[in-house]
Amino acid sequence: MRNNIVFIGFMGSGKTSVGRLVAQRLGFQFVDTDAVVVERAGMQISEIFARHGEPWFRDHETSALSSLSILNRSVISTGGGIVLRPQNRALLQELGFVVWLTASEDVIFERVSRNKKRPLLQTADPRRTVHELLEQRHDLYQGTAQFTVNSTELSHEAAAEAVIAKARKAFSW
Ligand SMILES: Nc1ncnc2c1ncn2[C@@H]1O[C@H](COP(=O)(O)OP(=O)(O)O)[C@@H](O)[C@H]1O
Ligand SMILES: O=C(O)C1=C[C@@H](OP(=O)(O)O)[C@@H](O)[C@H](O)C1
Ligand SMILES: [Mg+2]
Repeated sequence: MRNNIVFIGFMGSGKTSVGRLVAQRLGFQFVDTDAVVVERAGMQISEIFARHGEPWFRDHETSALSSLSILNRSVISTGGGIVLRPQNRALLQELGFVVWLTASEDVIFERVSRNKKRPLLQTADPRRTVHELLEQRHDLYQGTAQFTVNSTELSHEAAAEAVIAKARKAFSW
């Protein structure tokens, strides 16, 4: 298995913040597919969705993910919808040890309500949207990941440590 840790999971599960922490603690490079798309597009995610729509974003997300296949000793965090495409799911598994970061629906909603940076949740009833998207995606996260960390009652640091402990075993570090 490639020496990378890959984070998947719903918006607000902590992929970006916990992923960065895991990378710092291991001395690994940190890459977030959203950041790659933003950098290449020269636009924030909300602007990409507003100007080009979700399919355009998804194409660029897949191309960002494909470009990471050269990485080693890296932590790769992804956007919550990356598991929607079968091609992406295969790429994720080839990249390394895939961790599904989860949290309860209430905690996810509280975390994503802190800002308006997630275009898919700018709906009339975002609480319901979270519920519906979670239902649609649950089995995809479960089927793609090798390990799950539920961060509902964990600090960033505790979630990072749980992932590192499991990765050490998986890689025999
Ligand atoms: N374990 C945690 N405890 C408390 N807050 C968290 C935790 N994980 C993430 N958060 C917070 O939730 C918000 C979303 O986290 P982020 O890392 O951007 O998630 P994602 O990349 O999965 O959407 C941020 O404000 C972050 O600080
Ligand atoms: O779940 C999704 O479809 C999305 C999640 C976001 O990333 P985070 O999961 O890091 O918020 C970002 O890729 C975009 O807004 C779409
Ligand atoms: Mg993120």
